[in-house]
Amino acid sequence: MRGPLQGRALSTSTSTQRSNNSATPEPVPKSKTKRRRGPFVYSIGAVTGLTTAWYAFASGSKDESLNDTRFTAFDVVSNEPVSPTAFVLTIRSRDSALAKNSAKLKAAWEHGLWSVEFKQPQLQIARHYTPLPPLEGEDGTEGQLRFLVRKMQGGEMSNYLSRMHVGDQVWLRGPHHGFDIPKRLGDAREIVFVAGGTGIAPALQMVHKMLNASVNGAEDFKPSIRILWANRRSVDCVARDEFRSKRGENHGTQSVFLRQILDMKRRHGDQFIIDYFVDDEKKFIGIKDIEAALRSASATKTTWTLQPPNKSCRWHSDKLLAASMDEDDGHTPDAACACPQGRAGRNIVCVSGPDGFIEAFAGPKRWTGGRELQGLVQGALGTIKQQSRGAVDDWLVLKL
Ligand SMILES: Cc1cc2nc3c(=O)[nH]c(=O)nc-3n(C[C@H](O)[C@H](O)[C@H](O)COP(=O)(O)OP(=O)(O)OC[C@H]3O[C@@H](n4cnc5c(N)ncnc54)[C@H](O)[C@@H]3O)c2cc1C
Repeated sequence: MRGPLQGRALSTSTSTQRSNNSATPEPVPKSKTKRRRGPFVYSIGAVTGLTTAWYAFASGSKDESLNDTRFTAFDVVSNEPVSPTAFVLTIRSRDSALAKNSAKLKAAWEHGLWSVEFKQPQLQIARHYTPLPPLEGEDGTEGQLRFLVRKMQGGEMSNYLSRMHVGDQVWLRGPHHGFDIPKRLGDAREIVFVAGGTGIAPALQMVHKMLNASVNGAEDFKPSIRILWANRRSVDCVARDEFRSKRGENHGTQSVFLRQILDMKRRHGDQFIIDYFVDDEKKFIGIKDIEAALRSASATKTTWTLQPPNKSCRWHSDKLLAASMDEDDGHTPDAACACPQGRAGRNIVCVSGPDGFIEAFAGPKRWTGGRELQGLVQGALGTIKQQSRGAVDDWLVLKL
């Protein structure tokens, strides 16, 4: 079921996972594949023929590093349960590609939001997954990647990944850079995430990018990041008990994912807040919760007033955002801000999670000419924008 309005509350229950998946036979170049919603089946015969042809062609290639046209091999380092339905899969680059991969991963972490595709070789399908940030003490260039994966009932890729053991081989394509959050934030200071399930992964990427001085520069430039995190079951609310009881020092028995959230909280304090919502406990994210998050964020005032966004600004116009897709930001990294001179930028609300979740909170994305565009802001955030009479005009809504 999609996540409809339940009174003024929204359920996180959805039938499909996050959008933009591609079911892609190996030889199809990235530029020719559509990022698809939901499952898609290819003729196995056609796929086998094409795959054979591709391998014959590709066997001459020596570059085995991560790239966005061809799948490359990584080795599974660990597969650790986080809850009955979620696990953290850790993989590592092959030594032969380590130097090149390290440089590519460094660039991806510097960009901020990014994902890769995994391939299921028997079925020739591919799905996007979002790398969790490096742990404390790592700089992200060790060639290791970690993913929080939810095992979907009947889900082809997530169940395939859940069966991976140490030493197994997986195939990756990417990295795919998403929205350029620092550019879009500009001189604004607040980021709110409305995240469903594994949709917390991009939020943690933002914590890594925006709150780590070593990644982002000056201390006084750090924004606040508040995450409204919805899960179906209380067992998936990682770190909630620890935050409530202020426990969290016994790292020995904690999952790597729990440890990561606790470390982030310890390092970033009130600049990193998670509010938990659980279907099981009938605690859904409602319009009032989002309004409260936006209000409390706006209350931590900056000493400057933001200029109103120019309608033709590449980074800050709502209209131009509605007609673009997340990967576009990486194509024009040097485009100038066209807002009036002075302090310019927009606070940011990101909605990340399954399709139905995004639709309920921010409205559907829109397919046009093979591109999945952001579309207008609708759903709960559309209602808030309509009712607020300008009070949330400095917030830009991104659908991840
Ligand atoms: C940018 C991006 C990043 C993502 N990051 C992550 C991440 O970090 N972690 C994560 O876990 N997920 C992530 N996802 C979602 C992920 O890509 C997959 O969609 C998810 O793992 C489910 O894939 P699957 O192959 O297991 O399920 P699928 O086989 O695609 O099935 C999905 C659901 O649909 C149902 N279904 C299957 N076939 C049908 C059918 N014919 N008709 C109706 N329903 C059907 C299944 O039972 C299942 O519940 C991300 C998605 C995107 C777009």
